[in-house]
Amino acid sequence: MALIGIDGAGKSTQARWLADWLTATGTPARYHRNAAGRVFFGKVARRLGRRDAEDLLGVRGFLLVETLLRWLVIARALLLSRLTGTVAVMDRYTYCQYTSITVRGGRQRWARALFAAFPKPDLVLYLAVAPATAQERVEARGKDHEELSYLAACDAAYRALPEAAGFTIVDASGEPPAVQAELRRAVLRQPVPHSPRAPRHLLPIG
Ligand SMILES: Cc1cn([C@H]2C[C@H](O)[C@@H](COP(=O)(O)OP(=O)(O)O)O2)c(=O)[nH]c1=O
Repeated sequence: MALIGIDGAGKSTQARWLADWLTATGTPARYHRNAAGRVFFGKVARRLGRRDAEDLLGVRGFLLVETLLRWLVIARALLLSRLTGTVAVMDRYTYCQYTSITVRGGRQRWARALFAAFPKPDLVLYLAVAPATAQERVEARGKDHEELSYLAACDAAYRALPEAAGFTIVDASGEPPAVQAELRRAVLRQPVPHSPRAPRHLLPIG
């Protein structure tokens, strides 16, 4: 399953709790943080006297690096879930990259070709929150900064994706436990098929 939404929507917090809850209730699950380095590159850029990662790499360069990194982290997460026989709770997925490309004026075509090998999640949870609320949360988090216009453009881009009709939209503006309860209800309404499997070892043992 994938949790998607704009920065500050609460994906990381909620996805971790969801993976813990699934595991505790008998469905082994694993949280995967599929970050593609925007915050990291932003910090490097500022150290080098640039405004942000796009200023450092150029928009096309940034999108290329971000897309390739996103591909790698998603592939790694899916592989790990396969090997460990756990449900993958994905914090971000391919849709986040399509959105990142769109808001920067790029074309999704080549990213879509690259990501075509990845499976469609059994459940895509879109954490819906007002951009202003998300911005306040990001500021309070204190690790990064997002422009309100950028967050609003991301929200619009997510909602305009061709896959958006298949997203389960969850109101993520409430208190964290209430949002978690809503997410759990969504999972229970649409249980993720899970075939328990013994973890596979990367190397033959014995
Ligand atoms: C889930 C949630 C998080 N937060 C806080 C925790 C974090 O410091 C910040 C952002 O949450 P985070 O889970 O990091 O969001 P995302 O992964 O979507 O960027 O907001 C809230 O204030 N309310 C909430 O409902």
